[in-house]
Amino acid sequence: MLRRAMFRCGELCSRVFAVEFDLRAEPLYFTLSSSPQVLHHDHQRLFGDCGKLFSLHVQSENRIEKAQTHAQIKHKLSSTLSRDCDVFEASSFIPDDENSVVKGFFIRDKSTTTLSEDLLNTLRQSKTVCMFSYKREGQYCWQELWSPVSPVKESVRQYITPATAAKHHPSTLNIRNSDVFYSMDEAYKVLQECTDIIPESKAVLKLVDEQLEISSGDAYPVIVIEGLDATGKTTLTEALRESLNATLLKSPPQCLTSFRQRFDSEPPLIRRAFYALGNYITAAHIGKESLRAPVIVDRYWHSTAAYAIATAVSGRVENLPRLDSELYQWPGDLLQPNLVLLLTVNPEERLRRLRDRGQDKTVEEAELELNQLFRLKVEEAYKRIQNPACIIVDASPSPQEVLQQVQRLIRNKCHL
Ligand SMILES: Nc1ncnc2c1ncn2[C@@H]1O[C@H](COP(=O)(O)OP(=O)(O)OP(=O)(O)O)[C@@H](O)[C@H]1O
Ligand SMILES: Nc1ccn([C@H]2C[C@H](O)[C@@H](COP(=O)(O)O)O2)c(=O)n1
Repeated sequence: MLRRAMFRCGELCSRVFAVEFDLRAEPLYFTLSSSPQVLHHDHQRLFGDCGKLFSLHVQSENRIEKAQTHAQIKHKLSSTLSRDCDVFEASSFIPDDENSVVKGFFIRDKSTTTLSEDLLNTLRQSKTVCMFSYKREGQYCWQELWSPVSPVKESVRQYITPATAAKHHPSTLNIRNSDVFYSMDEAYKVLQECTDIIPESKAVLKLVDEQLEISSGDAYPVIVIEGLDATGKTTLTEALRESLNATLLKSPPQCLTSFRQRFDSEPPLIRRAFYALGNYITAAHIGKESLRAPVIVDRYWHSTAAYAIATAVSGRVENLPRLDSELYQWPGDLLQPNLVLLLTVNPEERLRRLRDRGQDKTVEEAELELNQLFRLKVEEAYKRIQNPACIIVDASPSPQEVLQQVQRLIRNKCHL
């Protein structure tokens, strides 16, 4: 059951706040207390600096509304605030308590304008947004509910109290059924909940309903090819189709192509549910086709889970769910392939292939730094997925050599 992630009356003091102040380091953790506490050096860097400090958190019992409001606020903050404003991802959570995370943002405004207050004032109209401001006095800093007009009473001051790192990074606590789905029903429910705001959801659910999975007993082998973009999946899967006389399938399947752009523009909850359902449609196709010939699949559940986890988890690779986490387990109701191969190439070679394909250089280079963190997390998440785990293939050699290497693996593992 989903626990309500809300700031209930009196609950603030049992919560930990985390601010992603520097994505390459641990978040800054703090709790609240009614007595003044001296700030640590790291906390001084955030709270002791000049500027106005605010945080805002999105809370609603309606998860679709919560996800959309969070995405809209993120967009507004990045498009409205000036360069003198730093915006950090922030969250509040109860340590190790699944689904306790309330996501939000921390704003440090060093400008002399009232732009951030004006924006907060607009956002305040939404009853799903809860705002705090931070005030300093010597070595102390306190948090209070933010209001642009009414003076805040001393008694509601909650002093910032440095806290130690949590055992599980907060961004891992809400992954189940928000970013990664472990049954078709859970993903299906998300799209059912958004049929009013996204009419295309109905058409997608209809396509899911029309699929009837056929059991793959006595079937030909099913081989999935996974990897980051430009690692050579298309090149290899097409060569395998030829050489093995196989059927080539993709996830998401072709019948979802026209909906993809629409769902890609939605927040992770909705977007990931869409891709999860795509896997179940592909599974039904695999069930049918594997009765006739070997099946090669270009991306499947490994991609869905690895990208979702890597996007949900902020910052460093160390923040990923632990190796033994249940989050890496294959869904019990999804057809399992016989073999999953993960194509890997070094970052320089991948970049060369992207460039040869004509991706815009400036955008690509500007994003390189951020992409590097993301790429590492996707690859690591791929490698941690279990039942079935993937076998890593070095895809740096020529297409012909990669094909031969993979053919050998298929012969050994699937006796084809
Ligand atoms: N083994 C290889 N050596 C050199 N270049 C390759 C190799 N395999 C593929 N390429 C080239 O790299 C580029 C990306 O390959 P491809 O489209 O097969 O990757 P992909 O993984 O399917 O990418 P995406 O997921 O983005 O669709 C293409 O220009 C392709 O010709
Ligand atoms: N089975 C799948 C396939 C794709 N995705 C998502 C993950 C990435 O965001 C993107 C990559 O697809 P590509 O651009 O290579 O077509 O699509 C997924 O979640 N599950």
